[in-house]
Amino acid sequence: MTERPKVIAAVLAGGVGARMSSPSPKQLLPLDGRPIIEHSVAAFEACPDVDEIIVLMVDTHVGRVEDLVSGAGFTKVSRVLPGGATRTETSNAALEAMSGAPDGDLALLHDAARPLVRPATISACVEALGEAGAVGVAVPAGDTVVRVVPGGTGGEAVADVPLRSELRRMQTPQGFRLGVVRRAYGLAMADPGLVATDDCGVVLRYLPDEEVRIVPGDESNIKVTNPGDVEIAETLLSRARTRSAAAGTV
Ligand SMILES: Nc1ccn([C@@H]2O[C@H](COP(=O)(O)OP(=O)(O)OP(=O)(O)O)[C@@H](O)[C@H]2O)c(=O)n1
Ligand SMILES: C[C@](O)(CO)[C@H](O)COP(=O)(O)O
Repeated sequence: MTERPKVIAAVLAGGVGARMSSPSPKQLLPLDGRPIIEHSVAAFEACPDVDEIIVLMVDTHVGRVEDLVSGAGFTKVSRVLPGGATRTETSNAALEAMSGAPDGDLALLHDAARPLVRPATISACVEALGEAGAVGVAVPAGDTVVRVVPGGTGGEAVADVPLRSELRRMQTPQGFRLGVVRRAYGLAMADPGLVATDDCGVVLRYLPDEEVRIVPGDESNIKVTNPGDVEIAETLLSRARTRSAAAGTV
């Protein structure tokens, strides 16, 4: 019998939350009485497909998160490590922290700022990695999305309107066979022109022959980014609870 690959999740919490303008990193803000990051880690702790969790936190708050992890009784969290200066550097630090794992193991990279991720979505990523080397959770674009260029009066003008039916909004988790994402990040980190806003994009750019598979996400898996998003997350959380209670799953 072949052993199943180990699944290691990294919760990326190295950001300071500049757009949120809060005095502490936004992943420490309370959501339903618990820090946002605790919800994110709890989803991976609850997912039966995840074996180990590594948390990458802003270096000044590593100790705070270590306390939070022991207080919450998370048993899968092996380490809380400092993140990098950018999200991409934090992802790279997560991959370095997995350096002892073989190429066939699986890595899941998740924004700590997406506290409403469901364990079922995490499992769907793991399942898709049985067929593809890279997978990302995404939802259809609801609005028309346009590409812009500088406009006449210092503003912007529409350059083109990509076909909306072909557009998706990427979320996290994004999952990878370790050998694939290691190769992609090896090339990316050596590229002085590196620009990346997500990890699937890094694989697509540096390993263009690698299929990056889409796993359907859900609209409630929002990224807490701007002031007001915590209130939206509270509403979505309470709606999900009401639904689960009505379905008898809570
Ligand atoms: N150096 C960084 C920057 C971001 N992130 C993480 O990547 C996720 C998505 O990033 P974003 O929403 O941009 O978070 P911040 O960088 O904190 O926000 P801002 O850009 O407003 O400063 C978050 O969980 C954030 O903590 C990270 O691990 N390391
Ligand atoms: C990875 C991501 O959440 C996919 O939508 C997003 O690109 C992160 O962007 P941010 O500027 O670091 O929030």
